[in-house]
Amino acid sequence: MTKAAVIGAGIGGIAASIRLAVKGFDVTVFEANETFGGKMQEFWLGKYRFDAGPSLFTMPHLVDELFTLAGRNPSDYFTYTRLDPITHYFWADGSHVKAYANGDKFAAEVNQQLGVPEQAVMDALAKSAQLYKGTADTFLHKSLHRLDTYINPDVLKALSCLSDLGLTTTMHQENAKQFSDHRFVQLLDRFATYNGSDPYQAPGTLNIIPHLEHNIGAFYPDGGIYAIAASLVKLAEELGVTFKYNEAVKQILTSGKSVTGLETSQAKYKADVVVSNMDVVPTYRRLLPNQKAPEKTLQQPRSSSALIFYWGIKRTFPELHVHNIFFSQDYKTEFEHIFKHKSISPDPTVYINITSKADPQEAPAGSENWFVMVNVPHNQGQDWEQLTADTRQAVLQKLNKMLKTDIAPLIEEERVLDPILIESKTSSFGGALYGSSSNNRMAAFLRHPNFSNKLKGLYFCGGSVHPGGGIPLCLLSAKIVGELAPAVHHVVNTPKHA
Ligand SMILES: Cc1cc2nc3c(=O)[nH]c(=O)nc-3n(C[C@H](O)[C@H](O)[C@H](O)COP(=O)(O)OP(=O)(O)OC[C@H]3O[C@@H](n4cnc5c(N)ncnc54)[C@H](O)[C@@H]3O)c2cc1C
Repeated sequence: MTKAAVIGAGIGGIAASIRLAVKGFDVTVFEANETFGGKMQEFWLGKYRFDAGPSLFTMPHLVDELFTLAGRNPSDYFTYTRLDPITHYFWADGSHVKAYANGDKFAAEVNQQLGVPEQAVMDALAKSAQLYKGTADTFLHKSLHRLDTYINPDVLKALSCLSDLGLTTTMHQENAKQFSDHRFVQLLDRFATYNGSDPYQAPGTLNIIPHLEHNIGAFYPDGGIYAIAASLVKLAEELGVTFKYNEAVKQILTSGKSVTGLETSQAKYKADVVVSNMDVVPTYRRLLPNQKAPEKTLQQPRSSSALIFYWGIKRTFPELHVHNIFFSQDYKTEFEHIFKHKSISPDPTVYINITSKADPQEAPAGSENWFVMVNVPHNQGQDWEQLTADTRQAVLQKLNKMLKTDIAPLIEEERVLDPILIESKTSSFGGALYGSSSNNRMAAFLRHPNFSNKLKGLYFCGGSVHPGGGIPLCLLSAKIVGELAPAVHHVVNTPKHA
């Protein structure tokens, strides 16, 4: 049987293993850690359950698609509920907005709370949908790095809205052009952080992101985000995929211009196809030391990382929901701290995810599991101990004021995750959450392709390569790999007497 080896059991690697198994490959996934999931881990602190990494789940059909592809009924493995409201937004001036799932209701709320005309909100959501529909087939669903992508009717669709693509303006410029209320602009600008970018630098094209959350929806998986990885590993194993844990890959083996397999901490394995779900920078630096690395691609600026405080809070806050945002007062300065000064603003925007709002069993009665996150630069040798201590203080001060409660005495469990830990746990270069940032208009084209144009049989998936980071894009990267990988021709044993 034709063998495929996948390096890493992050969500992209798991999805790629399923697609290759369905295609007929004999697939083995090698994972350095003791379990699957990569950034998508879960843990308990006392009686509080936490998803360690991703918290927002959009485009669930991309998960369902994997079960359907394998001839299974998705709901036998994985179920989820649409969130409504999606997010509670809070500003220092005391205003707040509930982002309802229904567009009309959301527009009415924005009008009531911020005075923004309802029709303008609806128009912004419609424009986001139009941008998505015009561009997704070209920019997200296919390799951007193959000629046949461009000889395709979908490209004509993308070209027809080229003037509206926002490639020459920033997200912020586009949003500020449409709205005068700085709070609503901030709400829309925030979507740049969904791929670790800066709205003051990222192209207006990224204004497709609100469509995913507001028009398609935000969802909570039963069992938490971790259930996505767990249910897909169950499927992969049923399809015959082998997972080898605690087995880090040390080198990708090659002969001439083809891959021949890989070498792990324990043995050498032959493979016709190798898929790296490891961050593309260490894939070249550590696993392919004798190959010429694509320096321009590897040196693209990294996306932001995260500083997270997981807090078990012994009280409930009825004014909070699953996703909550407490905005900074000066968004531009906050992003300058992250991307220019490589530091953290003393007044950071604070995101709190509380999954016990969706599933009360995830915290003790009368308590809540707070995942408190601040966007920070990737690790470039900063003093994280000091930055963490300062930021913890700033976050507490901000929440005390905006929630009119002294938070520190309510924290009965605590753990911290910083960029150094993210890097050491997953090999993501600098602990960046989404590979390279999208802080320039060519960023989409400068991401590493999903295949190697130097080594036959070598493919790439996951957040550091095309089309980008975040659960949906990692799943799409695996889909592209599945489509690019060669067809498997099995030798059919015909009965002797036939
Ligand atoms: C704090 C945080 C918050 C986030 N929030 C969101 C969110 O709300 N919504 C969203 O959609 N996304 C979010 N993301 C991003 C999302 O989690 C990632 O884009 C996605 O999970 C990355 O998946 P991946 O396939 O790239 O693999 P990764 O998760 O990066 O996993 C790679 C795997 O490869 C393994 N590996 C590395 N090197 C080797 C080797 N040499 N040999 C064997 N195995 C190796 C690693 O151990 C790891 O398990 C967040 C991420 C973090 C960290």
